Amino acid sequence: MVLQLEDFGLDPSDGPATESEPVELPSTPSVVYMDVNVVPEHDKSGLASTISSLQGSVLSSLRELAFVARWTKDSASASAAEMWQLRSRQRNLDAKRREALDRILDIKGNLHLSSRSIRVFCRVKSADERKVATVPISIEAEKITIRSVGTRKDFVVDRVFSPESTQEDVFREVQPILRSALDGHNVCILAYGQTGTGKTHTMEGISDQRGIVPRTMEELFHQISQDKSASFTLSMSMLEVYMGSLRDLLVQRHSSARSFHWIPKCNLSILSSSDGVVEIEGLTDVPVTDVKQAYRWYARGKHARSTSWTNVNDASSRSHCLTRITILRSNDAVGGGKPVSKLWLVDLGGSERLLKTGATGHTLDEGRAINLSLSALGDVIAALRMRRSNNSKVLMIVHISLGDDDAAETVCSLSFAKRVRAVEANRELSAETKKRKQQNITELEQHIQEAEEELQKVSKQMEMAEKLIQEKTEILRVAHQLPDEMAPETQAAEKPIRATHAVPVPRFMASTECSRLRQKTAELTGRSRAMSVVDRRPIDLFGSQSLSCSVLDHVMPTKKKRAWPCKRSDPSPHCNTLNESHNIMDSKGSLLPRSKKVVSASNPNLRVTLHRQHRRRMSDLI
Ligand SMILES: Nc1ncnc2c1ncn2[C@@H]1O[C@H](COP(=O)(O)OP(=O)(O)OP(=O)(O)O)[C@@H](O)[C@H]1O
Repeated sequence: MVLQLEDFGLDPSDGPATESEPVELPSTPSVVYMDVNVVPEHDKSGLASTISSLQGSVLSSLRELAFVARWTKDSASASAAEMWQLRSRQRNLDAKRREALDRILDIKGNLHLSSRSIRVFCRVKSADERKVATVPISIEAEKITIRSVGTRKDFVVDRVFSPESTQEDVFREVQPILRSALDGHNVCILAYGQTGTGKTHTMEGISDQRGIVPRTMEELFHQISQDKSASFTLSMSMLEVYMGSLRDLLVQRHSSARSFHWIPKCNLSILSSSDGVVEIEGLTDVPVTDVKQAYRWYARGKHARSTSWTNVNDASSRSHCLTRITILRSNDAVGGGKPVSKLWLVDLGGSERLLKTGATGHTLDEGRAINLSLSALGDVIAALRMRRSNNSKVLMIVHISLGDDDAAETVCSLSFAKRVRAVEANRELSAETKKRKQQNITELEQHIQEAEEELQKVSKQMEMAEKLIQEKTEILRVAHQLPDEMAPETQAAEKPIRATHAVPVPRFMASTECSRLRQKTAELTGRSRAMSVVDRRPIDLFGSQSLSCSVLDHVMPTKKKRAWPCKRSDPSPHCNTLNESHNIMDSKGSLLPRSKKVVSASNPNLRVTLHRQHRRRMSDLI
C-alpha cells in the first residue's frame, strides 16, 4: 500500500514549496520523518492534525513494543525455567543410563566385586595349518574344556571368541566398557597370551581388520560428540615396559634443525599417592582433539616400540605396550565418576617358553623379562581384587591357540585367566540363574536404549529452547532502550502516558515519553547521521516564517529536554495527555506489530514506516 499526500491532509497539486533532499528513515517501525518545508502555508493546520494523529500512532506502536517486550520477558523467564528443567532431566537420564550400564557390567562381570568389575574373555586362534590340532579343546560360549590323557580341565570365562570371530565381534563386547571410561571410571583392557597367539592383532589389527585401539579412539570421539551433558578433553600417552624399565614412546627430541626423531625416554619412575593414584613421572601426555590426530600419535608410538623376529612370530613384541587415554570430563553436574578417568589399552608381551622361541642373547633376556613381569602382573591383579575402593574396570582378553604344540601354554594362559577372574571354574551358574541374569541384562539394555533416545530428544529440545532464549534476549535488549515507563520491568504501559515537559509549541506537538526513543533508534539503525541532516529550527506553525523543522524534533526530543517534567496534575495545556484509544493493542488485541515501509508516490521525500493498522486509522481520521 502506498500512502498519498492526501492521507496527510496535503494537496498534491501544491507540490513542494522547496526542493529538499529525501531524508533516509530508520527502519524502526512507527517512526515518521517529514520535512515540513514541503508543506504549503494554507495546509499547515491540516499537517498539524496529521502530525497529531501520527504522534498517537507512534506512541501506540511504542506501547505495542512495550507490550511485546513484557510478553517476551515473561516468555523468556518461562524458557529459562524450561531450560533448567530440561538440564535436570538430562542429568537424571544420564545418571539412569550410567547406573544401568554399571549394573550390566557388574552382572556380566565378577558378581563378587561391588565397585570394580574384572571380566575375562578368551580369543582362540586357529592352529597353524601345518600343525594338526591333536589336543581336544572344545569351545562353548563361556567355557573352554581341555582333555588330556585321562584328565579334563574346564575354564569358565565371560565370553569365548572362536577362531571365526571377527574384529567387529570382539569390539562389540568391548564397547560398553568404553562408555564407563567416559562416565569417569578407570578402565584397563589387556591382551594377554602366549607369543604369536594374536594379542597385537586383537589390539592393533591390520588396515582392513582394525583392532581395539583404533576402534576405541574412533568410538570415544564419536561418543563425546554425541554427549551433550558434559564436555570432554582427551589426551594420550604411550609407554612400553621393556626389560624392566619404562620407556616413553611419544617423547620428541630434535636432532637437527630440519628433522626430528622419536627417541624413547627410558627409566621413567612410577609414583603412587596415598589414595592409590598411580602416575608415571615425566611421561609425555599429548592432547588429542580428533581421531586422526590420535591415530598419528599412535603410529609414532608404535614405531618406537621394540619388536624382534623369533621362531614363533616374525614381529614379536618384546615388551608390554601401554596406551593411555586420559579423559577429562568437565561441567559434570552428574554425581558418581571422577572428573578425570584413564583408559589403558595394553598389549602385553607374549608369555613364552624360551627354548621354543629359539631366542638367544639379548632376545632371550627380553623373553625372561617378559615372563617375569607377567608373573608379577598376576600378583598385582590378585592384590587389586582385595582393594574394593578402586573405582576401575578391567577387561582381560586371553589369547590361546588350538595348536598341538601350544597345549601347555594354553593351559598356563587359561590358569592365569582363572586366577584373574577369581571365579571357580567348577562353580558354574545354574541354567535358571543364567537365564535370570540374561533377563536382567536385556531389561537394563532396554533402559539404556530408552534413556539414550530420551536424551536425544532432550538435547534437541534444549537446542530449540536455547535458540528461543537467544531470540528473546535480543528482543529484550532492544526493548531496554525503550523509555523507562515502557520498559518491560516497570509495567509502565499500564499507566497513562503524559507529556513530560512543556515547550512553547502547539499542544499536539508537545514532546512525549516516546520521543526519547529517537536517539536510541538512531543508534540501533545506525542512521543517526541521516537524522542529523534534518533542520531543527524552532517551529512556528502560525507565524509568517517558513515552516522548517523535523517532526522528530518535537515528537522525539533529546533526553536533556526532560529536565522539565510535567506533573500529572499540571493543568497546563502544554501537558499533553494522550488518548488511550490510540493504543491498538487495546482496541485490536494484536500482539505482534507488523510494519511496512511506505513511500509516498506523489512525494518521494515523504517516507513512512507504519503499521497497517496505523495507516487504516489515519485515513479514518482524515
Ligand atoms: N584372529 C586372527 N586372525 C588372523 N590372523 C591372526 C589372528 N590372530 C593372529 N593373527 C596373525 O598371527 C600373527 C601373530 O599375531 P600377533 O603378532 O598379533 O601375535 P602376538 O600374540 O602379538 O605375538 P607376540 O606376543 O610375539 O607379540 C600375525 O601375523 C597376525 O596377523
